[in-house]
Amino acid sequence: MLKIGVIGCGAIGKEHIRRLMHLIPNAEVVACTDYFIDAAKETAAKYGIPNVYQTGEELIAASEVEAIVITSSDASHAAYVLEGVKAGKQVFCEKPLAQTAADCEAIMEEEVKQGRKLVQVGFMRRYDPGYVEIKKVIDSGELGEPLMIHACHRNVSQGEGFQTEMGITNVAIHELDICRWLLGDEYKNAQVLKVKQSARSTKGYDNPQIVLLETENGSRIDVELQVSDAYGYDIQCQVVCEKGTLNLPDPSSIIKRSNATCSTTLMTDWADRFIEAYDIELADWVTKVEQGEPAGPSSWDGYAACVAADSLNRSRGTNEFLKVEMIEKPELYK
Ligand SMILES: NC(=O)C1=CN([C@@H]2O[C@H](COP(=O)(O)OP(=O)(O)OC[C@H]3O[C@@H](n4cnc5c(N)ncnc54)[C@H](O)[C@@H]3O)[C@@H](O)[C@H]2O)C=CC1
Ligand SMILES: O=C1[C@@H](O)[C@H](O)[C@@H](O)[C@H](O)[C@H]1O
Repeated sequence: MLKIGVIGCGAIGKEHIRRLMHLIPNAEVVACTDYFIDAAKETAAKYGIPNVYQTGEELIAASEVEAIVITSSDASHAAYVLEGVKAGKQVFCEKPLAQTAADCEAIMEEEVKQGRKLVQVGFMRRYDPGYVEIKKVIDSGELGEPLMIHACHRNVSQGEGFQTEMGITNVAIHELDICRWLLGDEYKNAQVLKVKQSARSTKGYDNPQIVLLETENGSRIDVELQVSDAYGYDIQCQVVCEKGTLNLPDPSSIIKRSNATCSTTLMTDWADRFIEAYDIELADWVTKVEQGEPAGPSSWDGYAACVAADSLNRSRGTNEFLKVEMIEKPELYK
């Protein structure tokens, strides 16, 4: 039984606690904390979590906590991950791993010093059956070389304080990870474009944006990013190969025929759209950690996405493709 402490009892923190407590037989949440301590206390009461800590640092140091799940806000991830790794504990960190390449590098340095993988990043799409199937076909070579990916990431809304740059670091970060995973390739150049703006987007951030990427092997990627005011939560991905194309399936929905109309329902948020992926992801993390070390997206993957995100944000308004420059991959991640 893996004894877990959770930092951050907000939307996804509670979702992950529910699955760790009720769906994953070899996991138990033994401690939680939140910046708003009442959120932690309420969550602990609801799920029967025995220990509530005032701070993340106290939770990381607690002797009953064997592994840590970080589901606090983006800006707080890097420091908690580093602290967890220094304590020699396994860490599952929701995306993004960090906000800067330097912070990711510090995490990798510490992991390398410890001599084993201690971090998994919450890029759950790698566990989504649709993306998994696409990767299988690409890797089989049946359709020849992948040439392009056309993707869309459309959200209904964002919370207070959302900014243009977060469209990349918080939202498109999923595409930055999944595209390099699907292609088995690294990024060479990146550019973000501000295109015709939606008249419904009046909250001070760019919407939509278009992300353009080129990989080392010459594949091209375009991602349409609508972070707000779309009609639903709609994630699309089409991989164009030499001998055919592969499309991510929409989640299944009943087909309703009524009033001379035929319709299906779209989902409105990530929690429902990727529910199966999150379930598989956390179950896999717990099992692999119990066996020795995690097998999912590593600190290196968190770093690669972070570097690409940084190039994209720096390219805004320059009209230029910027280089995506990474350090040499440490042996631990090869
Ligand atoms: N993989 C995925 O699809 C998703 C990932 N996420 C990621 O999960 C994280 C949490 O997102 P949500 O749950 O949607 O946000 P949220 O705002 O609902 O919850 C965040 C919680 O963390 C707490 N918190 C903030 N700073 C803290 C700190 N320094 N120490 C302890 N607690 C702190 C807040 O009080 C809040 O309760 C974000 O990093 C987000 O990017 C969120 C949704 C989906
Ligand atoms: O990670 C997530 C959220 O944090 C983010 O805000 C959403 O745009 C993403 O679709 C979701 O998967």
